[in-house]
Amino acid sequence: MKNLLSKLQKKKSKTGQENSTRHQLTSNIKHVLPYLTIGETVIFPNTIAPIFISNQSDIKAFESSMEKSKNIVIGYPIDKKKSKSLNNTYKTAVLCHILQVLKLPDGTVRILVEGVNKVKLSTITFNEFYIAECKIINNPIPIDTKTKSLIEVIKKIFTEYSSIHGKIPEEVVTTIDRSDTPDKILGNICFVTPLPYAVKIKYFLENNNLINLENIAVTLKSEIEILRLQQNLHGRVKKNLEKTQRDYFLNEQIKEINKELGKDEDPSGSDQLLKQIEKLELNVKDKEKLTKDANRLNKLQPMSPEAGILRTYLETVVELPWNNKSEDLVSLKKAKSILNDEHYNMVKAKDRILDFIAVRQFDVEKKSPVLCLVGPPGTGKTSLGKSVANSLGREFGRISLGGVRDEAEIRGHRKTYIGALPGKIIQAIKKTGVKNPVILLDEIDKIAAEYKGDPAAALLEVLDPEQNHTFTDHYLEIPFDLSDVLFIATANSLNPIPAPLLDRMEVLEIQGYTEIEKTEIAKRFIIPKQLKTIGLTDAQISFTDDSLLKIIRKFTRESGVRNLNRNVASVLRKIARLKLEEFEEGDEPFKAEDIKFEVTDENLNDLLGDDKIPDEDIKDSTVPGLSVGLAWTQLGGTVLPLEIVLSKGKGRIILTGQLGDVMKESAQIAISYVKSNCELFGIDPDFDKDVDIHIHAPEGAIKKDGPSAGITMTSALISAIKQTCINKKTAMTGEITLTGQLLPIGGLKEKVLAAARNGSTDVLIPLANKKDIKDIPKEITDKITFHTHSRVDEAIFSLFPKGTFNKNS
Ligand SMILES: Nc1ncnc2c1ncn2[C@@H]1O[C@H](COP(=O)(O)OP(=O)(O)OP(=O)(O)O)[C@@H](O)[C@H]1O
Repeated sequence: MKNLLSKLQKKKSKTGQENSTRHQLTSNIKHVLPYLTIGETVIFPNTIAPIFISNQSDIKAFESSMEKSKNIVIGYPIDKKKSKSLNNTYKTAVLCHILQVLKLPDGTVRILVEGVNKVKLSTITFNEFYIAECKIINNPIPIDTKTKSLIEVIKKIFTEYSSIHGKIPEEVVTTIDRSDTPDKILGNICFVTPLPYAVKIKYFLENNNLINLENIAVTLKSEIEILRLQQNLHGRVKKNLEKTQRDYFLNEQIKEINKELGKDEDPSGSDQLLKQIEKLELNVKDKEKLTKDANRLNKLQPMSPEAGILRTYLETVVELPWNNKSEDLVSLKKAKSILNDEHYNMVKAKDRILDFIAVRQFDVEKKSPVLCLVGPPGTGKTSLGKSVANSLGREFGRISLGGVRDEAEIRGHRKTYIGALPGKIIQAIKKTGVKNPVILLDEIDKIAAEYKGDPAAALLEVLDPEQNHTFTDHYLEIPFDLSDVLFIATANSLNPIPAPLLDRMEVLEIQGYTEIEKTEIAKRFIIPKQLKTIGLTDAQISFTDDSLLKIIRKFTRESGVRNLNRNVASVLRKIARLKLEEFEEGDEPFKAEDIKFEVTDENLNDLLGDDKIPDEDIKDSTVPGLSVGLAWTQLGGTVLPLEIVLSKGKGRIILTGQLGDVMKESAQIAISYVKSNCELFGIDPDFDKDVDIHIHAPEGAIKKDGPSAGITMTSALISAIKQTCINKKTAMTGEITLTGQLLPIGGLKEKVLAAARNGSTDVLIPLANKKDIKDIPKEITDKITFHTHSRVDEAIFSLFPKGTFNKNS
């Protein structure tokens, strides 16, 4: 049809003059012509289009036209379903000339018409067929350059449209390309594009060519976009459909083959998973999601990587204890006896834990804070956490947070990653098999933030009672309720813990042990445990108190009992080996019961080798410029000797030995304090002229910081200036101010324990810390003389030998 059209268009353009005169009608007079309406095609003047008529009255109208001028008026209904009355017809119609007629066998007539002019309808009457009275609308608008260029633009857009469309015949493209009037271009485009009738009519009724051309350009552009979108979608749908179909058929085939071979009928495992999902007590939405995933798994090829990922995911999800809870033991008495059985002393800590357990029992909303056990290594924080689980009758899980840098380690990786896993929290819960375990977040102070996200931020959600009932692990994709989990954190120091995280925790300090406490822990817990691991009893190997004290003093230097534990284990291994070595071939079979050994302070070196710690850590021999401070580090309390030398120089202050910023400030304060009190201490005010002051803290590998070294710096500086020694058995701690006050410090017990370990006999502390002495075990305070001062000058006078400061001393 469109082929014929273009031929006719060509023919017409050759004989245009003759034809136009043939059916030219005069304007301004009324014409009475046969009339019919069409409802889909809109014929513009100067365009050719076929119409089909089957209605008897329309056929009569056509026959009447053929008998006369071959002219016919074609009108456009406002509502296609209603009558052809004037009211239901647009007043502008088109006068057409009939070019060709073809009667089809079914009685339908196909007429090829050419639009001649737009006409204004005035009446429509009916007598066997419709007759219209109309006037020619004569508005020959001149074609200006703007219109011409718009026509060119539209032609280009149409070429693009036809190339994307792909099915528009070449002849039509050529016809449009040859269209040189707005009517022709509009008419032809409306004829070949699937524009709605309402849009075509809008163009037909609009007499302003420029508006019409601009609108058709926009319409064509949007048609192009629609086509592109359709093609894109079509491509994707096709691809998807092909893959799904292929997978489905392959899956079905595999099932068939397996059936014949008598193998598993559920190769993807989806049926089994569906049954398991059905049993989970989840909310409807989450269950639907899992069911959908299991159904998808069923359609995938069982051996495909995608199926592998999905199966592992679903298996992980169904194995989680969504509603599996253990019963809590509610007896506080029992809890107390379990805590006492498993840990020596720790009275304060156990007491706080029992309070905490009691409060949890009444805490229906589960909003009690998380417990954070803080203290030096090896003081039993981890094992105390385990005891809390035992005393509550709950399962226990431990997550080591040391070195965790990536948020995904807490919250999991999205399952699409290769080798993706849930985060540590969900893994720990899965391991315990219940949703209300005690989970120990070990070394919470060792997490580190990195570019991959801040694990502390993820932990905030885990520990927040307001949020943790909908904790979403990236791998799981559905929320898991953590509100029943009892979290306990451990840390060596509170400083590195981000403030918002610390805010969610209740801090419980676990302190270092005295030698006597360590000996007791060794006798009651460490030795029996270690003996058990090698299958012996205390009837076979025993330790004298002196041997244990020797291990503590000469082989360990720690606040906790970790190294003590290690050394006891080494002793036992050594004894077992020595006994086996005594055994010779041919002897009676070796029996463990035959071992009899007592570890004493005399034979200890045979088993453990030479002492690791020299006899007296702090030697009696003293030098000017040396002062023994006490510091609190992550490893507990420690002695911190400080050395100061003055040498010829340019007044520089040199600090070495990994001193932190606060320590550096303490050094500045000490120098300023001494300078401003020269007279008081009998020091030359120009003592720092032409000299460099070098301050050094030995054991440079350990980072030291904090303000409590103020008094140590000051005393070492005065000692260096005055070339007078300070008693090395006196250890000291205290922050100083420029005006000479001695301010209180923290961690006194740990510091004094360290001083005692190192053989100090005297400890100088700020007066404000006097009240803390009562927390230090008596066996330590009995051995140490405390000197308390509120002012730096008093402290300095007490540290140096009489006569050092002349009249002031
Ligand atoms: N008071 C105590 N009574 C009995 N055993 C103890 C006591 N304190 C520590 N231990 C034992 O010492 C060993 C080390 O303790 P644990 O691992 O719990 O230390 P920690 O404080 O968690 O150390 P870290 O800070 O390095 O994690 C354990 O075997 C523990 O049972």
